Amino acid sequence: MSEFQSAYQEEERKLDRALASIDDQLQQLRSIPVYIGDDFTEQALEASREGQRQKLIQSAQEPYFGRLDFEESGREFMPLYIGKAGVSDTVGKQPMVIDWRAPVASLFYSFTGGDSASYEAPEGLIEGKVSLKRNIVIRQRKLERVVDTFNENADTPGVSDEFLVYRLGENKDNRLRDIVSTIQAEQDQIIRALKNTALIIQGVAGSGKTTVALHRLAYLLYQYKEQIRAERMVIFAPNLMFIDYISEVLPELGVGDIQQCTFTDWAAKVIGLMTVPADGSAGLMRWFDDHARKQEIRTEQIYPGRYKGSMEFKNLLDDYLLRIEAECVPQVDFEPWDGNRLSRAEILEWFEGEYKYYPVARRKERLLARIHRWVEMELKKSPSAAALKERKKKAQQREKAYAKKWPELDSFQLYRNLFQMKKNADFAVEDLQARIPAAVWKETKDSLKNGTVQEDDLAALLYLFAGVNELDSTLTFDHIVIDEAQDFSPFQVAVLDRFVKGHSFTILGDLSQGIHYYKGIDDWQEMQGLFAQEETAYFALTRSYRSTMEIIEYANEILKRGVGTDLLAVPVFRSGDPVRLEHAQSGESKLKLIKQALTKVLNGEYRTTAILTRTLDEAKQMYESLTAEGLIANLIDGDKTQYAGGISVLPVYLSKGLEFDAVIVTDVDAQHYGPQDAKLLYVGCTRALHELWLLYGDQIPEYVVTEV
Ligand SMILES: Nc1ncnc2c1ncn2[C@@H]1O[C@H](COP(=O)(O)OP(=O)(O)OP(=O)(O)O)[C@@H](O)[C@H]1O
Repeated sequence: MSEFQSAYQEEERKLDRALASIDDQLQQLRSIPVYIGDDFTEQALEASREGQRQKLIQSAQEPYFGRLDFEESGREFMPLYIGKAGVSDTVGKQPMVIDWRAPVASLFYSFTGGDSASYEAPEGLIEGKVSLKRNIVIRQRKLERVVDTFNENADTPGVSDEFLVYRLGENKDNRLRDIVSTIQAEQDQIIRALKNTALIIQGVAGSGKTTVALHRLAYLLYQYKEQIRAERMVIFAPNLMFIDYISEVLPELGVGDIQQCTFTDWAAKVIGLMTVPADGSAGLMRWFDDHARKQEIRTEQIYPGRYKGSMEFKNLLDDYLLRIEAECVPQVDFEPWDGNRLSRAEILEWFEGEYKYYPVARRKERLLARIHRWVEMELKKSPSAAALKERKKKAQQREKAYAKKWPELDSFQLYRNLFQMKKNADFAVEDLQARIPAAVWKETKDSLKNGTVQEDDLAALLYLFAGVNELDSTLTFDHIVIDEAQDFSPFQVAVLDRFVKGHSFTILGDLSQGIHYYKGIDDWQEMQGLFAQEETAYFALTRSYRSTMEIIEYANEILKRGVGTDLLAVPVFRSGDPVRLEHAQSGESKLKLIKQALTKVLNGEYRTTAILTRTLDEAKQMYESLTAEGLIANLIDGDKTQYAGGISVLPVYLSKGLEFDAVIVTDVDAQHYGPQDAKLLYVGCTRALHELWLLYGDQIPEYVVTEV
């Protein structure tokens, strides 16, 4: 019998035993009647049993995916089986399957060969030796594949990528999936990083940033069970369709309830805006489709979004907040009725003394309540019932009038005040205004006048909100993930830092995919600089797992020529077809080539293929042409909330974060892709897993290679 056959049989026997034990435990649990009464302790026990039941149901299909033979120095050797959830055996209650997030399981991911291995456990560093690392594919209770990625008895013992390459070669459906069986050492380091750190991750296209961030959430929930809760964690993602695309990963990892939203939607809710600023198709079209507008904006020195996302603007708002605090107590004494007076000096003393540590809005609230109590005490001193009645009436009116003299400490009103939108300004702001670039000031004032809040005003509005209000636990998070963070501004992150405990962030992005030149950052230092050195850590992911070598090398060339960056992706050794570069000037030749490129998705070989146009209008036209040909496709515009797979037609800027078995980029010519659009084209090309087609015109941008 070959070595492989004996390994396979050994694992089959092991699987039979494991499944029998799991089935047995599940049966026992199911035999306990479900508790539906009011007893709190019983309810908690029932919830725990239900959790256990769900875990076993999942494990009964695919109990584990890996085996690691680790001999801990001085202890008996035991093969460790690693799965999505830990399971103990029925007899000795010994661990039968180890949860992938447990400290010892980290060895499965971090071991990269060698005679000794160690992992960090709560009790200290555990050292030993790894003799076998085995990937095991089980689907619906059947053993499908056994691949040794390390075996010390093999002729060439080295950790191989064979299993990873096999996994990457599979076709993807319309959802991102978990990668627990093939997490790479550099990814594992990020997943297991300490909670109270602002992690900043620069990862090339396809390096697994989004996937890793989701696994990190599952890890944090496991490792810090007592300190964090799923519903107090949030993922900020670029749009609702992307949220739909990633929605399967957390449930696959047994994690639910984590909030997933766009920054815009969340911010609008916190501030209480009636209308959410446009960041759907209308907002994006303004930048990517409206060429005239784009030229006009580009000639301006300052993009409003860049200024309003800067720390300079934040500093200005800090000065504004100081002024609000200094000037918000009305410049008058309070006189509940003629002849009785509470001096402003005394009110100020309360405001600046006892209540000093409350935010301004809370101080205002407490102060007005205290004045009311003071009035009640004074009323008791009334000489007669008639005087009491008279004074009470007066005091009521004057209390109301006095409260009205206080400025409205609502963040929207304060912001309007800064841009002189209020007739009787509550605070003098001329000097502050003078610090805002004139063009930004005018544009913001004009849009506020129309009652419109722009997306780039949200950071300031939230900052004012956090500056004057108390942020209670319903508003703050245990951990925040920011995906596509290269499009976030430093100010946005600084604001979010007010809403999270212990700077607990996972901030991930790729500067080479920073296509929103009117916002975002040019260097991660802009974000790292927001935190003290010991509060933050930076990781770079350079290996790309999504695309074949041919696609990555082609996309890298675009970046090298068009941007001159050194942030290039290193492919995993997975080879595929050469990139197809086809000249297609006329609509007819274009459609013919597209139909040819769609063959594999139409005959079921691929599950997803995307046609990426330069603009939304062109995507609509393409969609209509395909429909006229009888093809079923999905048009993706910025307002779509679900991603269906199959054939998708979309403008390239909306493809960020997504991936497809094959990608067809149309209209690659100088008219559609200007000198500044290399990153946009790079994003488009790096969406492809196995096959990339580029349909180019007569005049091609300098950064595009037409021969490979
Ligand atoms: N360790 C891994 N094992 C298997 N597949 C992986 C691994 N890491 C990443 N992948 C796969 O690579 C693809 C890209 O992952 P993901 O979308 O998370 O990358 P990203 O860095 O966020 O990409 P981009 O910035 O280009 O949107 C996914 O299909 C993911 O499943």
